[in-house]
Amino acid sequence: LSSPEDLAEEADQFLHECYTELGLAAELPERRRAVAAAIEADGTYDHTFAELEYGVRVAWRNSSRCIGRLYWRSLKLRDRRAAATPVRIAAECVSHLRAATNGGRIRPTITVFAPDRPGRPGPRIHNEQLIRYAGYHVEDGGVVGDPRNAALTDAVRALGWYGHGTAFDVLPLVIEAPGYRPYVHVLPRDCVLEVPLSHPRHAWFAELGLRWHAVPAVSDMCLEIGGLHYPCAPFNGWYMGTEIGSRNLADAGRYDLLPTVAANLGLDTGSERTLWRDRALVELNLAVLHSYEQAGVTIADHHTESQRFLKHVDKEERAGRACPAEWSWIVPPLSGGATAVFHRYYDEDAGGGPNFVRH
Ligand code: HEM
Ligand SMILES: N=C(Nc1cccc(CNC[C@@H]2CCCN2)c1)c1cccs1
Repeated sequence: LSSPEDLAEEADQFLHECYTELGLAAELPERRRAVAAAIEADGTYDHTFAELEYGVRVAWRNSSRCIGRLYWRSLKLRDRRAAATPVRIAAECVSHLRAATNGGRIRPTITVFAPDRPGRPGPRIHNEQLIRYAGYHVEDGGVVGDPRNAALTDAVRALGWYGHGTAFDVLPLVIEAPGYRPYVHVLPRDCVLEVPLSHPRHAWFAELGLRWHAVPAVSDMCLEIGGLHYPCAPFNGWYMGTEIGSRNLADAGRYDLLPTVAANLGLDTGSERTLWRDRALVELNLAVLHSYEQAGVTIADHHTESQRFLKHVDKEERAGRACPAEWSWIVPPLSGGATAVFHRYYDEDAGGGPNFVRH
């Protein structure tokens, strides 16, 4: 929560940018007075739907680590600021997943719940994404499933949740709202679309029994607009294949599958110089792209997404805006130098305004 002085300043700055960019400057003087009066009286104010819709789209546009920003104008807002109980919030997260999944034709969507108010923080979702796989500690010290989610898995088991013990058990949502105990909500299977992974040329790949979920939906970031903080604002896009093929399934601290894929490819893993890791990565990424396409689920390859991003940078400059970007996040984690985004610098600083901030 911003201090009253900062809030008034940030609110005023936001209103000016919002009404100017939307061509509603005539309404600005009256709106500024009303917001200043609300902050004076209550220490806070309410965004109109139009202000919130503009705010979430610009927050995406300002996300300097995001390669997918070309379509920032098409973000769909689900305004659920009135949903204040964990049960209602859980139900809205389920309907968010259904609406965003859209049978595989994924729609970039954000659901905004109540903001922090003086003396009453907004609700929070403890999961880093709406869909995450459990990570179970096992005797030999290893983890079955996604080690990244082992702590959350321990926490929900302590709250009485049971999983099947497989490597791809979908975790329940853990929702915290002021005045309520943490609420554990199991996601209905029909709102979690998954893709079984196979390879276009290697039949053994399907036998590995790998899968991943269709929709990436980040739920652990705080949306900041005009001095208001929305701590619960889950948003989804579609995956870029490298996120799954080069990080989630490949990282040593995640599913660590490069040795398995390399062995099945018959590669010599005895020396780094055989580039067995690199060859395993390409086949794993190829399997991901192939499987999502087979399943009719939207996914982006890192070459196409890089080209789209550079088109976005160009459009922003022609609109008279600097596009903030962090090279180390924008350049994909596979074949960086072979993608268009590698071969240039970026301006890292987002000049204030709406943004997503990690808690
Ligand atoms: C539509 C397709 C989209 C694609 C392909 C895409 C792609 C990506 C990728 C690959 C990353 C880096 C993630 C990582 O390495 O962990 C990223 C980061 C990010 N994206 Fe996008 N994105 C898309 C849509 C969106 C939308 C709709 C929003 C919000 C409304 C968004 C907000 C962000 C933010 C805030 C980050 C930085 C996350 C952090 O700091 O941890 N993106 N995006
Ligand atoms: N494609 C996506 N990927 C994405 C975007 C933002 C954040 C994340 C999760 N980042 C956390 C991971 C885990 C380690 C390093 N990055 C994924 C999207 C998620 C939500 C909208 S688009």
